[in-house]
This record gives sequence, structure tokens and C-alpha cells, in this order.
Amino acid sequence: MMSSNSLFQRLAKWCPWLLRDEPKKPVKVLVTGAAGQIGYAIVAMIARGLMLGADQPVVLHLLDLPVAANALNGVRMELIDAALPLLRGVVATSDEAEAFKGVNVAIVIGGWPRRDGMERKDLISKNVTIYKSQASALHQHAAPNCKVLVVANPANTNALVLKEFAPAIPAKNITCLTRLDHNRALGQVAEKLNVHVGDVKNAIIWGNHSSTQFPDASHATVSTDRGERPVRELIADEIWLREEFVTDVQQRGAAVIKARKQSSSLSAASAACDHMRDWILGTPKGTWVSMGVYSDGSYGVPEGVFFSFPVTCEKGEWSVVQGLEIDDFARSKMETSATELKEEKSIAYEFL
Ligand SMILES: NC(=O)c1ccc[n+]([C@@H]2O[C@H](COP(=O)([O-])OP(=O)(O)OC[C@H]3O[C@@H](n4cnc5c(N)ncnc54)[C@H](O)[C@@H]3O)[C@@H](O)[C@H]2O)c1
Ligand SMILES: O=C(O)C[C@H](O)C(=O)O
Repeated sequence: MMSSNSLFQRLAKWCPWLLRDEPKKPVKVLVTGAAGQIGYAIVAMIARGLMLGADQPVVLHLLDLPVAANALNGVRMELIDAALPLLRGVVATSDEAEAFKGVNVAIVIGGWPRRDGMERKDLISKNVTIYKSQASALHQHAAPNCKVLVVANPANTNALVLKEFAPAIPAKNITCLTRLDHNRALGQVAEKLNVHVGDVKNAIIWGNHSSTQFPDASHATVSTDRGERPVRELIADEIWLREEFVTDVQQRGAAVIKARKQSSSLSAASAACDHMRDWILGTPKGTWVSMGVYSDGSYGVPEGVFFSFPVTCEKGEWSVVQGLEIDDFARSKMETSATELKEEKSIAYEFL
């Protein structure tokens, strides 16, 4: 006998409007450090559909430390007050097990941010122990196919700790945020050429989310009335591309801290939404983005570290863009960042 489900599918083939109003099941999204700056900026973006799509209901799981419980409750109250139709529930807690329970997406922001004058390496000892504990909660309580984005610094090395200590989650499901740097690179090119940032694409951030990253505009293009044109040709200033552009993107986080006395939050939250949306819903045809992923040795990058690569995404899977030409200048910059990541890894292991 035909099941009611398959009868429905056959009917829907002839009457497609039957499918139109089928409600999507809510996705459980965890935000750690949700009472902090980025947390405060990102929760409304997620509940407005900027991360998972305008038709995707969500249940938000918010985690922060017990000392931040009042502030976290305030965030919960504001989410209710915002009357967001996609928001189907809020779990606000300082209990890691409750926070990670059954989550499909985890945006891991909780940790200690860098202050003026600090380098990311200074953060390692403070943050890796937090990440070991959260890895255990991820391993035990998250949905097995949970997709994880680490924002908290040192982002690449925190992602490595999650990968090492949450073996239930596939390594491909753990990523870290370099999309902010990628977006900064697009922004710098757009300002230089006085074009709309939406017309610039295919910059690359190679390496660590730190001042050793290599922002690379040598494969980027701009959409013009005369079709796609290489940024290199339009800027025609190799010194700017190799020096000023690279330094400005590498140092942008520090420049924002100097100006605001706090690290980037609005742009970080927006980039985290971009990262997750493209990963889950796919990158537009002909466009790649930068993501920190577990290195498979592509482009001669050592395995065993999280490294930012150009990737395209389809059906919820990312793949590293292959076959790009790497000149000696790019190669040496990539090696510098890979060396820093190996050093961060060994420092982190001293504290684990
Ligand atoms: N990858 C990037 O592009 C990028 C960009 C900006 C900031 N960051 C990093 O993101 C992180 C958060 O930045 P922020 O400005 O929101 O900082 P913040 O200090 O405003 O917020 C951090 C929050 O994390 C909470 N927290 C600390 N330990 C925790 C734990 N064990 N479990 C749960 N919550 C915990 C704190 O109580 C606080 O509410 C920092 O590490 C910062 O350096 C990364
Ligand atoms: O630079 C920082 O410490 C904050 C953040 O990682 C950023 O890039 O803005």
C-alpha cells in the first residue's frame, strides 16, 4: 500500500502549489559569547534570516559565562521584544551541555578578545582551555552533522582544538572566520577603484586570521560595462597591491581596535552571516570566498593546521579552488603564515 507521504509527493508533482506552503523545520543555531559585542550584533541578523535564508525558522541557543547571565537574559528579552517571525525559541544558558544540545549550526564567539597592543598569540593561553571544554560539549551534545564556525581568536587555532577534541564532528564541518578579512580586501579594492563593492569579487585571504595573513588580489576581478576585468589590470600598481593593500587588510582589525577601543563587531557579525550563508546555501556561480578550513595540503600548505583558502560551496560542502597560479611572492607570504600557525599549534598544545 502506498504511504501517505509518497501519495503526497505524487500529488505534488501534478499540483506543485501543494508544496509551496510546507513549513521548514526550525534549525537550532548556537551562539556562544552571546552577551558580548559580536553576539549582540549577530543574534538579530540570524533571526532576520541573514544567515540561513529568509524562509528558514530558527531556534537560538545562547551561551555565555555565569557572570554574564543578567546581560544574556537582557539579550533574550530584546529578541522577544523584536517580534521576529522566524524566531521560534530562545534558550539562554550558562550550561555548555544545554547550549550545545542538538544544535545544527554553532557560531563560536565566546572567549577573550584582543585589546590594544596585544598580538593574537597572547590570547592563546587564555582561549585554548575554553575551547577544549567546548569541544567536549560539541562532541557529546551537538547534532552529528553540526556545522561549526569559530570566530573567537585565535580563530584558526581554536578551530584546531575543536577538531582535535570533538572527534564526533567531521573535520570538514569545522571552519574559522576569515570572511571578515576577505570582505575587507574587497572593500579596499572598491575604494581604490571607486567602484561598488558588490562589483568586486574573488579576492583571497591565505593563511591565519592574524597579521601574517596574505590578502591576495591577483585573481580578483571587477564587473564593468565591458565585462569582468582583472583588478591587477585596473589598478596597474603592483607596489600598491603588494604593500599598501596587504598591510591595510592585515592591520585593519588593529586599526578598528585603536579607533573604537574595542574590536570589530558589526563587520564581524555580518561576515559570520556571509560565511555560513554561502557554506549552506552555496556560493554564486563564478565566485569564490575565503574560509579557514582544515588543510588537506592544497597549494603545498602543511596539513594539520586550519588555513584560509579560496573555496566554493555547493549543497552544504566547501571545496578548495584548485589550480590558481602562485608566484614566488605569494608563496613566501603563505609560508610565513603557515609557519605562524604551526607555532600557534605547538604553543596551544603546551596549555592543553
Ligand atoms: N575572526 C574574526 O574575524 C574576528 C573578528 C572580530 C572579533 N573576533 C574575536 O571574537 C571574539 C569575541 O569578540 P567580542 O568583541 O564579541 O568580545 P566580547 O568580550 O564583547 O564578548 C565575548 C563574550 O564571550 C563570553 N565568554 C568568555 N568566555 C566564555 C566561555 N567560556 N563560554 C561562553 N562565553 C564566554 C564573555 O563573557 C563575553 O560576553 C574575540 O575572541 C575576538 O577577538 C574575531
Ligand atoms: O584583530 C582583532 O583582534 C579582532 C578581529 O580579529 C579583527 O580582525 O577585527
